[in-house]
Amino acid sequence: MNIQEAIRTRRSIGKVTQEPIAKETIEQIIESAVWAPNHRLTEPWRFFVLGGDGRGKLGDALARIALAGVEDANAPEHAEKAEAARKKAFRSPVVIAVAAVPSDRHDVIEIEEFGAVHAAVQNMLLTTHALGLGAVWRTGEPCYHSLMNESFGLRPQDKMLGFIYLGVPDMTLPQGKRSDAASKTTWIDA
Ligand SMILES: Cc1cc2nc3c(=O)[nH]c(=O)nc-3n(C[C@H](O)[C@H](O)[C@H](O)COP(=O)(O)O)c2cc1C
Repeated sequence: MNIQEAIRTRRSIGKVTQEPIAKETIEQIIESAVWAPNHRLTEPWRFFVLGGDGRGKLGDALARIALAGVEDANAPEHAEKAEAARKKAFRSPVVIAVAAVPSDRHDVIEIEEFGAVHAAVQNMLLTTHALGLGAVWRTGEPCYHSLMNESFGLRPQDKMLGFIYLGVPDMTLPQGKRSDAASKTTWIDA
């Protein structure tokens, strides 16, 4: 698959089977991430590969966050809410959590650190697709919650930037939908 085809045909695949994914395949996907452009070469990406029971680490974090701020976390109705949140982490056989740990070097601009990691995620999605697998980049409010940082040993200034749920697709490829690039483009020639 050439690069143009990969870019055009990649879609978010939210439903995958529980068929295990080979370690080498996951390593190949992460290897593609670290070749993203990165100003000052700070390498601000960190990857947490969650498989099997390891997905419980994310599940527990989602459950804790679902109950954050709740008065009586042990009430039965909250137990259901927590379990529903926990189960989300098990929607694919492997989840790669991708975090940005911005450099505190004085010559580094913080937003560029997040930009580099976002670019790394796109590399991962394209590689996953080119390998014939499916993935979706999931975030939501819990992703950016301080308890998520705490669960993964991240500093307050770090950010979890997404969870890549990947596996063998268990759905037909959705139709891609985008406006014409020309409608978003201004040509300035003089
Ligand atoms: C930063 C970011 C966060 C996203 N978070 C979610 C998410 O939480 N849940 C989800 O189903 N999709 C999420 N997506 C995927 C988008 O919904 C998806 O890319 C969009 O619907 C376009 O579909 P496509 O990827 O198939 O082209 C996210 C995408 C980005 C870039």
